[in-house]
Amino acid sequence: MATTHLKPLSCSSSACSHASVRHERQQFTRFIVCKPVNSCFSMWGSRFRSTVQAANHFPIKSSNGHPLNAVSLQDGIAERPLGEEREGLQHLYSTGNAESTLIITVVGASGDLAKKKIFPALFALYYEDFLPENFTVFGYARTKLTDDELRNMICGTLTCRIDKRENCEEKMDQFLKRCFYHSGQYNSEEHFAELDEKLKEKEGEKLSCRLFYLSIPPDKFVDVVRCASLKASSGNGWTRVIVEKPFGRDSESSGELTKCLKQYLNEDQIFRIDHYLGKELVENLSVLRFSNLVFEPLWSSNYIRNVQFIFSEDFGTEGRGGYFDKYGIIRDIMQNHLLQMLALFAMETPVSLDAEDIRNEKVKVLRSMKPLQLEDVVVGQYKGQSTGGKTCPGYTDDPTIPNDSLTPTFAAAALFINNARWDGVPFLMKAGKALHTRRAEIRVQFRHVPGNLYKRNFGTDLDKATNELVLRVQPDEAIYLRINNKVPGLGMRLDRSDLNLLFRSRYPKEIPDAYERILLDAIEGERRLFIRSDELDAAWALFTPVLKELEEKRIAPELYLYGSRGPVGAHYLAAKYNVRWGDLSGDDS
Ligand SMILES: NC(=O)C1=CN([C@@H]2O[C@H](COP(=O)(O)OP(=O)(O)OC[C@H]3O[C@@H](n4cnc5c(N)ncnc54)[C@H](OP(=O)(O)O)[C@@H]3O)[C@@H](O)[C@H]2O)C=CC1
Ligand SMILES: O=C1O[C@H](COP(=O)(O)O)[C@@H](O)[C@H](O)[C@H]1O
Repeated sequence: MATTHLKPLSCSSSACSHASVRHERQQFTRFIVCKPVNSCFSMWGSRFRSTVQAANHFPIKSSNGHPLNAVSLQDGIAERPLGEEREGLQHLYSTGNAESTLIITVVGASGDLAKKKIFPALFALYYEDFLPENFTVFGYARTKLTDDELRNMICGTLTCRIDKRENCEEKMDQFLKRCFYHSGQYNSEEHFAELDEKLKEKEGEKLSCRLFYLSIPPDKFVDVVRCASLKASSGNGWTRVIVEKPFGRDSESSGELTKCLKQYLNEDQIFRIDHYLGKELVENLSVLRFSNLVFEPLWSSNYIRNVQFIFSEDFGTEGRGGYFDKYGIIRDIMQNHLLQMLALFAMETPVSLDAEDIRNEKVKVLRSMKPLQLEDVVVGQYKGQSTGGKTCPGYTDDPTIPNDSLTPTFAAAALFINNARWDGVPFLMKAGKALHTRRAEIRVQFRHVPGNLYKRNFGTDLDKATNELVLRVQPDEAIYLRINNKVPGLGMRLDRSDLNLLFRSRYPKEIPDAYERILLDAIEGERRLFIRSDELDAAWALFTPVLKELEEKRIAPELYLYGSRGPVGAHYLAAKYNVRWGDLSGDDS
């Protein structure tokens, strides 16, 4: 389709508000706030004002760049968990501008992700007063449902995070009243025009801000974007589209998808989601690096021996086999979630916390990497296992998966960054389904202490004396540093102990789900946690050659038992680079 079909997706007032918002954000640090603009964004005006009152506080930006949890070091607020600060400002969110509306349309509302993640996240945001006064949710899918049927369908999962909280039922009723449904085909302009009528009814004369969340199979993305853009975009506010992964299968298909989407949308309207970027510990990575003097000086090949990015799930592809078989674990987890963590871990210091500055640095580091080589990859696939009367099916036992499928459900890889900071440091990745545990973490293994005076206390195994920094993304979020320590007593015995920041003990508040943060950012137009197209190209460039080779050469995955620690090949790969997987070291497995 030609670009002439493009609707005025951002009106001038919204474009102007956008600039103003960014301006305001930058001004925050100086506690100068511009006048709120008359747009969808002005609903946040009161929150901006609150920051002025927080003079003498230095603002800590949330994922959306706002100093929500302004903290004073003078008055000791910093001693309190930051979450309390954020909560303290909640009432300011609900005083939205009555002249603007926000409608979130979940396309694919009948699906697994919508039920499991999107509606619960929206409800949590609503419960916490993060959504503006005039907001509405629409479900859109082919399945025929009434509004009430949609409400019944989602109410079962809404409670997941906050069911034990005060007023949960009452809030849920209020939330459900704002949920509506429209049934339609994904490629029907007519059906999207009908949706548009319903959206307009809700919006009345108010400024309209529309967010479409594409929670559908990827081959439907372009149809939906075409129809929504032509028939259901906002006439006077903004229109944004959240696109779920997978963004293609390789460089070529990803490039093609971006090209097609850009026929109807500007890059600024496309929010490519990687929900790992919304996870608390991943968000914390930059804080750890850039606001603690003790870490940044160590952050290079001078002190770091290797870095490991580990993802494991203790369940298989049950229920999602059809999707998974077309993609496999490298595309499902490594090329996106693990690589995103790697980029944040290894990037140079950005000029600022602005989305573009951060994404520029991420792209640079990705482009400094060498494409993954076949000899640096190990692939595996789980097979069935019966123990103690329990049977766990193998990957190919799923009727939706061909018996001779070679799709990897496990992979380990060694990647390298060819720049001055990281030259020669192996960045190891490991991702697998149906393993012995559910875990996601980053492990940083430091070099040995030169001329270690206590060397003899460790015997020949110097690896045991290696300092290791672990960022456990899930479960049980934690940051801990393995150090060598003297066991108290008259003798000189050393052991390895952890300086442990266990989030659950330090911050007894529930951690929001990644989808909440991501949705809130998309609503606020904050792009920091979304993948820019050049970033996506750089990510695919690293994996596409090896993915092609694996498929063309029909490389057979090493089989491993459901519930095991994965293929032994992963150990050989690590050993090739003098590395031991930290998660299997014995202390931690
Ligand atoms: N589920 C998860 O945990 C995750 C999912 N994702 C991604 O999110 C998106 C949605 O995932 P999920 O909810 O699991 O997907 P589903 O398979 O549940 O599909 C979502 C909806 O899309 C419609 N749909 C499904 N298959 C087809 C088809 N062949 N043709 C047309 N419409 C179809 C169905 O709605 P109807 O028939 O009513 O139109 C379905 O309810 C996908 O892109 C997925 O890759 C990403 C990360 C995790
Ligand atoms: O994107 C995906 O992520 C999930 C794992 O997400 P988590 O937040 O539960 O760790 C994974 O199960 C799925 O295969 C993949 O598509």
